[in-house]
Amino acid sequence: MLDAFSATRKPTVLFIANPCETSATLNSKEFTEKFDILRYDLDTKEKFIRFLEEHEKDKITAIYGGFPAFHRIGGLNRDIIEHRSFPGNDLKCIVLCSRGCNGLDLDALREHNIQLYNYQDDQDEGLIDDLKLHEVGNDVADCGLWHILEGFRKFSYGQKLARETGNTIVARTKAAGKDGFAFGHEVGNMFIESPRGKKCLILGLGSIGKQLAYKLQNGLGMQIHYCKRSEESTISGSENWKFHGLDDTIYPKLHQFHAIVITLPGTPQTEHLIDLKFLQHCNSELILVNLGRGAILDPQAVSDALAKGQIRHLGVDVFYNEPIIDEEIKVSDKLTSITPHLGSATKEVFEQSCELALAKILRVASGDVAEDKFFSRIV
Ligand SMILES: NC(=O)c1ccc[n+]([C@@H]2O[C@H](COP(=O)([O-])OP(=O)(O)OC[C@H]3O[C@@H](n4cnc5c(N)ncnc54)[C@H](O)[C@@H]3O)[C@@H](O)[C@H]2O)c1
Repeated sequence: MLDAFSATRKPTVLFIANPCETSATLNSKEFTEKFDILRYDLDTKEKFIRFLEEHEKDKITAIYGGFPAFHRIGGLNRDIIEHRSFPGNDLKCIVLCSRGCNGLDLDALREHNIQLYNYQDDQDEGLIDDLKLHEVGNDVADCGLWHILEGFRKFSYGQKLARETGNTIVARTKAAGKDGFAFGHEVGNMFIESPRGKKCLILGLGSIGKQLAYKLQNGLGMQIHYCKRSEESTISGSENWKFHGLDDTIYPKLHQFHAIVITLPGTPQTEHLIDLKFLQHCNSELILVNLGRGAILDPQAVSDALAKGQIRHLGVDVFYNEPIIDEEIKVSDKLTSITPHLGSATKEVFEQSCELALAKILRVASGDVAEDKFFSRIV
């Protein structure tokens, strides 16, 4: 039975990640009048349960998961969702700032009528003013563009040598690995090349893949080929992007590509897609960039190919043993470029994802819309 104290309490929003503190929604009269706020820094599952026990009287109506969501405690599994201290009766929704929702037991959430939302910006759901469409796709694509350019031009390696030597001529000579004047177009036995006119295969032409295709075509002058589940209908004839099925018919075509970029999700179908067989069909000048998930690459096959000089460059933003960066990739500064999973890490994404997440909490708490029409609703 509710005591008088809890009956008069406002609904509470539990933040397990820091929001954007300057968020207009967070600081709005509507939000501050409607909700109490609780903050909790996740540590272990046991400590989280204890925290929930201590806050049983708070009417936790929404959880703001931010980007890390529940990863630090190994996910949000049925054990936690069905624990007697989990706010099952009050909790209406969990909102995430990331696109992925791995590690959350979707069936258990569904059974307990807890709505789950992730970040989506490819459609305007009418939640916030001035939505910047395709913000994540655009920003992750910038990261991909950098890795591809690195693969052709090896600028970071040149930068490293320039810092070490403090002399442009010595840096170029060192890169070439020979005595005498070096123009800079050689790195060991590899030629620095222009990406212009070369073919790039994008595996997974979704939100990120499409933005990357525009940048590679219009920025670097590359020819675009792509694989996805079915041919993309929204591409205009002038773009001239070529579709290929992602099945056995792809192998004999792989040799023509100078760059292959992965913007696929990590699923059982994509796990170890880039394996020995795939790499054996690729061009030895291949620039391979992974922006999707680490497990899409078979790590042994990729590190063997790098060691044997069977690929020109590996660019990665996601890692097999993430957050650990595999040793072979870490030490190989001439053949690899690495970014620590920061494809979407911009102020714009941080701010917009927070506004969208808080707007969803307001909408769900108000209960005045048929939430299931939302593109960003997962459960
Ligand atoms: N590096 C980063 O910072 C970052 C940020 C966001 C997302 N990601 C990763 O990138 C992935 C893609 O993101 P998105 O927003 O472009 O997703 P999306 O859903 O818009 O696009 C995914 C594309 O992959 C295709 N696809 C999926 N499985 C396939 C299969 N088995 N065969 C052929 N095509 C297949 C889909 O048809 C779609 O075109 C995410 O799932 C996530 O893993 C990385």
